[in-house]
Amino acid sequence: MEKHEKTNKIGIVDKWLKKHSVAYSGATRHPFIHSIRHGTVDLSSFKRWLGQDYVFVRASVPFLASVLLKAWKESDDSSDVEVILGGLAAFNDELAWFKKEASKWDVSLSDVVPLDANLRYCSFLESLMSSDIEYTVAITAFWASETVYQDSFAHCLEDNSNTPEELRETCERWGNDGFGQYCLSLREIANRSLEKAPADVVSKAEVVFLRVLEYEVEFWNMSHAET
Ligand SMILES: Cc1ncc(CN)c(N)n1
Repeated sequence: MEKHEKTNKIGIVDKWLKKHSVAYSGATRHPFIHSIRHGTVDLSSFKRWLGQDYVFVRASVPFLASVLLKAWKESDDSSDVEVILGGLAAFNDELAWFKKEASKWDVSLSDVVPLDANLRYCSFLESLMSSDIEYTVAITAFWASETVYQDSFAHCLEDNSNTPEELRETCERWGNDGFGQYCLSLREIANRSLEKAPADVVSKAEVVFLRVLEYEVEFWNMSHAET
């Protein structure tokens, strides 16, 4: 099958995006994202998000390494490993970027105390690292988490947005076209893997997709947390 045919085919995750559009919009059109897009964001909220996200991305590295291992063992397409390896390289760049951005905003990353919602999301990722979790389920979770960030920050870069100049670089990190293409590659991998999976694994992946959306909402909520 040609590559473009694969891209245009409506896959299982595309159906879920329709079926769960309210939950998906809740995660990608959160008030924190709206406040960036409208230029009304409270900078203390932004700084809180920045510190918390640094902790989260660090915790995502072993999770993604576990997905890489599962792809190596379970995937029938060797290009999956390359896409996931690209994701690990992106995490490496992200961590360097967080350090630079934190110093710009006077946020001390070594003093960040992970808040409960962050700890819960990190534990969830850790639970997905178990060898009992199928590659299909793990890659679906990873696709969902990357896509929420891509969609949210791309929204802040649309023509009619009023995103403050000093926050554009943050939005471009996840909202740029290259990251969008990478998310599409993850979507293709998830769709292909789900297509071949037994029904119970597909159901498990759908539940995990919805859990990711919930964790993402709670993560954004932390930006205006008092503690
Ligand atoms: C909470 C969260 N979710 C997703 C991403 C994108 N890697 C992130 N940096 N932080």
